[in-house]
Amino acid sequence: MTTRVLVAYGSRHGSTAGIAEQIGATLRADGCEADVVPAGKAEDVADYDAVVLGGALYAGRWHGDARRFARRHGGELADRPVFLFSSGPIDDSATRGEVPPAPGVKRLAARLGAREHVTFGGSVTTETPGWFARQLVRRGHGGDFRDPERVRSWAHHVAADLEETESD
Ligand SMILES: Cc1cc2nc3c(=O)[nH]c(=O)nc-3n(C[C@H](O)[C@H](O)[C@H](O)COP(=O)(O)O)c2cc1C
Repeated sequence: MTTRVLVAYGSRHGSTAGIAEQIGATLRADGCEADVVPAGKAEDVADYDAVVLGGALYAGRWHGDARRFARRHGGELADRPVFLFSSGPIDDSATRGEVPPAPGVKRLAARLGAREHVTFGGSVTTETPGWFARQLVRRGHGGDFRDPERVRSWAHHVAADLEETESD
């Protein structure tokens, strides 16, 4: 039977949405059915065999939509395989090694019994609105630090893990 995966994400400026779309596309290429949905709009968790939940990091916390989704669906999430990702660092730290989850995300991962958490680099560019983003870019610290190869490789790994679960 095809594994149905919900990929839900909390994103303010779209870069985390881009990561979620890439995860969805990779899962589909690996034979899963994957729906990629903003966490604020995702409702029917019970329809899925597994969930990938991701949040953009703002001031050391996940975007509110991702946090609220986890709260709202805590029971259903605890009942199925859950994989978490954060997107944030505006440098290459997430490509060089494992960036541990923010404390709130770590607690959430424990509460949900998440199988994994991974941090991907984030993006702040001249297109990103807001004072903080403008300052960052002006000082030469902006950039798109998402790493498509790393995202793809993690999504392949999730698909393989789910396939193994299915065959148990
Ligand atoms: C105001 C602001 C605060 C941020 N705080 C953090 C943070 O605490 N930790 C982190 O790793 N990245 C932080 N970032 C970087 C964002 O997580 C990054 O830009 C991410 O790609 C945003 O995702 P989005 O485009 O989906 O909203 C911050 C960015 C902004 C603009």
